[in-house]
Formats: sequence, C-alpha cells, structure tokens
Amino acid sequence: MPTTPDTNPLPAFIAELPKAELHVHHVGSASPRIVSELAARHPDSKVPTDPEALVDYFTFTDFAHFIDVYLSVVDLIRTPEDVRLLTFEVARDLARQQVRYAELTITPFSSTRRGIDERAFMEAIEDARKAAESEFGTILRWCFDIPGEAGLEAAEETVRLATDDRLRPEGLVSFGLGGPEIGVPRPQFKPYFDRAIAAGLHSVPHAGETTGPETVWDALTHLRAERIGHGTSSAQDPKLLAHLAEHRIPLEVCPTSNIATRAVRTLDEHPIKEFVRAGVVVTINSDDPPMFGTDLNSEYAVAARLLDLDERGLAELAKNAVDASFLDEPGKTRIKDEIDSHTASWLAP
Ligand SMILES: Nc1ncnc2c1ncn2[C@@H]1O[C@H](CCC(=O)c2cccc(C(=O)O)c2)[C@@H](O)[C@H]1O
Ligand SMILES: [Zn+2]
Repeated sequence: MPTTPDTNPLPAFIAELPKAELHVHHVGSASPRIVSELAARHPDSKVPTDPEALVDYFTFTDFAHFIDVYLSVVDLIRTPEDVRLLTFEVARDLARQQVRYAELTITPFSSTRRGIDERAFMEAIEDARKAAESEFGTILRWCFDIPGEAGLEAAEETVRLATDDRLRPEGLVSFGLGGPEIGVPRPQFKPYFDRAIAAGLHSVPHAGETTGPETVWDALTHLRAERIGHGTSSAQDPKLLAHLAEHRIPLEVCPTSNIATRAVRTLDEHPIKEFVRAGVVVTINSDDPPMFGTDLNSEYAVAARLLDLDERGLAELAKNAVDASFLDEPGKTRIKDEIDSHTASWLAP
C-alpha cells in the first residue's frame, strides 16, 4: 500500500535527527520573523514586513531576480547590532531543527561596503557564535564568500578580511565564491583563493549552479575546491562525476533552491539520483531557506523521496554532511554517535 503523508514516519524521524548544514547563507537565512524585526528597525526599506506579502516577494522569475531580492534584504543589515541579531536568530532557527553544526556563508564585503565597521562586524558575528553555542549547543563556523558579480575589488576586500590576523574571526574555516556564474568566470579568482588557502582556509566555491560542468572543472582546477556548492550541472559530464567520486569531493546539494532559482525545472528532474549512482558524496543543504520556502528538515524529506531512502539511508546522508564538514574529528565523532543513537532508538521495537 502506498504510504500516505499522515502515516509517513520520516518527517518526524528527520525532525529529531541531529544534522550538519554545510551550505546556508547568512542573509539568506533571515526568516520572516527576523526580516520583520530588521524591517521594523529600518522602516524606509522596500522589503515587506507582513509574512504573507513576503511569500510573494520571495517568488523569483530567475536567478538574477533572486539576487535583486537578496540584495534588498542585505540592505536591511546596517549596524553591528543588526548583524548580531541576524546571526544569533539564525542559530536559533537551526537549533530548532536539531542542527548541531553549521557552516554559514557570510559575504562580509556586502556589509563593509555599506559602511559597517569591519572590526565591529567581526565582533558581532563572533559574539553571536559564542552565545549560540552556549545557549543552543549549536556550533557555528564561517565561510567568507566573494560576491563574484561585484568583481575583483570584492575579491580583494574579502580575502583581506579573511586573512588579516587582526580581523580574521576565530570561527572562520573556509573561503567561497557566490552570486551569478554567467559572465563571472571562476579562474579570475585564483590568486584570491591561493591566498586564502595559504592562510589555512578551505576552498568551497559555488559552481555548476547556473552554468555548465566546465565551471565545476574550473573550480576544481583553478580554485582547488574541496567541496562544490551545488555542482548541479556536473550530471551532464560523466568524466566529472567520476572525478568527484574518485577524489571524494562532496557536492553541497540544495534541491529546493535549484527549483526556486529555476536552475532545475522540477524536483523530479533533479540530478541528485545521478550523483548517488555515480558514487559522488552527496550532502543535503538548504541554501537560503526562508527565501525558498524550505528548511533543512524539508530538504531531507525531499532527498528521502528522490533517493527512496528509509531511516538508515537518511542517517547515512546526515553522516555524509558531518564527514564532509570542517569540524574537528572529536566533534564529528560526537555528532555521528548522536545520529546513530537517534536512529537505533527510533527503530527499536
Ligand atoms: N543560491 C545562491 N547562489 C549563489 N549565491 C548566492 C546564493 N544564495 C545566496 N547567495 C549569495 O549572494 C551573494 C551575491 C551578492 C552579489 O552578487 C552582489 C553583487 C554586487 C554587489 C553586492 C553588494 O553586496 O553590494 C553583492 C553571494 O555572495 C552569495 O553569498
Ligand atoms: Zn549558495
């Protein structure tokens, strides 16, 4: 008999499953609750405060439209106190979903160019990180990303903020590249990634989200990517899939995001199955959850449906994300043990 939504036990299993989130944007995680609070602080903004109006506002015609809307939310973050509020409240939303560890992608260039003092910015995110860990038990780490479309000036500013010993926040673990891919070739960012890697940061650029597999090759070759943000178009290139599988380079898959930005037409056409079939390490992530009307739990439910997973399969997927994270080994072991205990007690007769 087909499982009806009411008898499907997986959403409840997922809701309590300890998880790691590796691809989620700081500003893109601002929930209607957080957006309303920020918009109330800055009433001249064009961003609606009413959650119902936000649903329409967060419906995108294409990737360029998504970035326009995204930047209007960026404009709501104007003071270090806004940065702290956003970061701490995002951690609260993650903790509610049993996210034990998250690497949050932050675009510091967007804040410093809008006049937020760089030192105050770093203090705000670090203060929120420490408060979130002690209050919710959720460990946060940062990925600073270059907004590619803003060019090499943004790249220089981002790598400076990420590598200057007087500024670099303790929680920073990786260096990324986001924004549109069309007209923004990856190789031009090589010198900036070289500097970030030399300073001990991991390389995690977006690639193959809105352009073809050659962009993923560029990210691997020129930016020495250790994980790929999205990598959706890798499915078009069997050699690339084999390379990702052989070198254990995980993809940060964000299924609902790919539909919302029109990178993929429908969930049923999402290439996640091809990735798994090719032996690529897949992690499940939410990208900009409130903007895409999703959260990490819903993304795990989508993955369960697309990959036909049961509880054990979901637990393996959750462990993939822990293994692919930049958390230390004792931290990884602790979360994987928690995943195993949750699964064992859930399945116990
Ligand atoms: N799915 C995504 N895929 C890719 N990126 C995504 C996704 N979701 C969120 N982002 C974020 O959007 C930013 C883009 C911001 C940007 O382009 C820009 C351009 C010019 C000026 C400024 C400014 O601030 O003045 C910013 C990226 O850095 C990234 O962190
Ligand atoms: Zn992203």
